[in-house]
Amino acid sequence: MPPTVPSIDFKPFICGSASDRLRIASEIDEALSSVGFIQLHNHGIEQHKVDACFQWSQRLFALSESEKASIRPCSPSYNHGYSGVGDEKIRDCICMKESFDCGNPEDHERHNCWPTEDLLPGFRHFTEDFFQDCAYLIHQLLQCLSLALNLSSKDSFGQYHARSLFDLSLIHYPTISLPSGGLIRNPAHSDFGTLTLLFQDSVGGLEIADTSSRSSEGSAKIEEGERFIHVDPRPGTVVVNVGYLLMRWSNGRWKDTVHRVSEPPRWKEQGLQGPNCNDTVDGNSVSIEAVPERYSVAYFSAPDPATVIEALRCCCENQPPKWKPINAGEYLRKKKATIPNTDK
Ligand SMILES: O=C(O)CCC(=O)C(=O)O
Ligand SMILES: [Fe+2]
Repeated sequence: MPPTVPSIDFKPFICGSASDRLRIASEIDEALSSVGFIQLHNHGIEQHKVDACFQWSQRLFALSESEKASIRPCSPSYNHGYSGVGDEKIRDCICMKESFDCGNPEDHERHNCWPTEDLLPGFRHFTEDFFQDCAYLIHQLLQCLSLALNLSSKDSFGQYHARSLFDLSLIHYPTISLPSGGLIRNPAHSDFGTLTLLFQDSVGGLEIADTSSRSSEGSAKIEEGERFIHVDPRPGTVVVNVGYLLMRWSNGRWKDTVHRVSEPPRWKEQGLQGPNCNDTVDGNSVSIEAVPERYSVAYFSAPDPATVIEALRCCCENQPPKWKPINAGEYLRKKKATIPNTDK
């Protein structure tokens, strides 16, 4: 049976008893160990703020090309600021998206590139605030994972994320009126860091690899002929998934499941069953409904740069460490330096 993404109510963890917290920690542990993805509801970030974030994103991407060019990264070594469609590649496949990325406003080492206040008054203030709301949720989830593994407060995951050097990414996939069937908006990859939060609009298209169809153990490798399962957008939820470093930290217990963004199911079905837009029927060319634009908001968390990621002892009881220790900062620097052409 292909897995479905478990839906988990986070409220009992936020404001429940000690036993409620333990129950949610064990549900999340189980879900990340099997699927690597969850859909979290009652996550604590107010819906009006999530809605506002999508509205700001629409306004940002509606700016003119020259206005958007004014917020391109201040220096090639920064990934913060605006990137256009095709700027980013994953294993030589272009990402059909434009995005705006920013880091922790309290980090004075990595600068953000903001549109001027004249261009988008209030955008910076809102986005900085939303960044902190997401950081708070990440820290709660890290507490939850620490509880699941019964880590002491000294060793808890939160200790290794004290600087919250996270990245917020507003993403826009423009509408496409090309033939349907096989459209990939964001090629298959797994994320780099600890946990990713993902808010998606109602269009759909996010898919995760069906790990039940895998021939090999370990989820990060992209296999040929991989089957993918659609993650239906559910209002009021945030998708949470495991990144590569957390997978290594947990000695493979939590899966950094491969995922991608394809065309939404309805368009995919048209492509499979219906005519191609180059086709003609009775001499007339066939028009296929354009794939609608899609917005998503991703939030990538990662450990502080000095952290050494070494399999936790409690995750090595049944099997020895599968990977050598690595330094989180060095790993992330290398990975980010390979963007725009990355093999995430
Ligand atoms: O846009 C999405 O739904 C997914 C984005 C994603 O997976 C990523 O940027 O790493
Ligand atoms: Fe991703």
